[in-house]
Amino acid sequence: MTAATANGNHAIEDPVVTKVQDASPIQESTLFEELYHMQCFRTGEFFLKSGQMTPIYIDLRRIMSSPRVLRMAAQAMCDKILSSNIKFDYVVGVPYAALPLATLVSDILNVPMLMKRKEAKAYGTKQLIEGVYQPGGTVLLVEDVVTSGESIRETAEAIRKENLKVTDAIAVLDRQQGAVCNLAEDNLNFLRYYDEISSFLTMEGVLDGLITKNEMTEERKRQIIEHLAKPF
Ligand SMILES: O=P(O)(O)OC[C@H]1O[C@H](OP(=O)(O)OP(=O)(O)O)[C@H](O)[C@@H]1O
Repeated sequence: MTAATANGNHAIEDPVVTKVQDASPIQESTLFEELYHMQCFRTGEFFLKSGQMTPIYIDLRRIMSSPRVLRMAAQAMCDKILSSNIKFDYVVGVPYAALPLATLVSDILNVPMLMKRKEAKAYGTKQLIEGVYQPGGTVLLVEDVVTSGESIRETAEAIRKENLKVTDAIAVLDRQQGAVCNLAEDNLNFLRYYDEISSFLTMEGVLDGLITKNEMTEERKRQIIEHLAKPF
């Protein structure tokens, strides 16, 4: 049950269920259910950073309003990071939406966090990268939703200018619109939470999940996939 709030959104009941970090690895279906409950999947007409119209918008910014779901998503990323055996000295969230996730990943893994600003300030230290770091260190980039991978690339570029290395990036959800190839061109290894193409945490998986909720038809899914395959 939901209640209307002043900004037109709905307050979401958020029952405390389990402590996630003590549990076995988080299942993609569990995370899908939580994101669905948080109303992260919106159908309609929305525009992406690239300017492309999308008939489905995935808004993971909403999960910061539930510490439990935010932690679950961060823990899912940490499961993937640990199983991938990648090495890094710092965690950086791609601004802004991924900053809460990156903060929790840093906390769970006990790895220092840095912050990349979208724009340098005109006062204070005027730094684009905030935090304490040693040149030569390696950064893991944390993203919420990846579309083209451009935001990850921009963040990696700014970090590399500070003589830090960036070889890996991870996202909760891949919209499957070319990021894997685009990032490989920039020597970035892109990890999704799950690699299987049928995973819930890909665009195709989300659409399949919405079909099981009777909020999508197979025909509409086909149309959306076709639309999203068009060049930006
Ligand atoms: O892979 P891309 O094509 O770059 O698209 C993905 C990016 O778009 C969204 O951020 P947005 O630009 O909306 O900014 P925000 O995080 O500040 O909300 C999202 O949080 C990613 O960072």
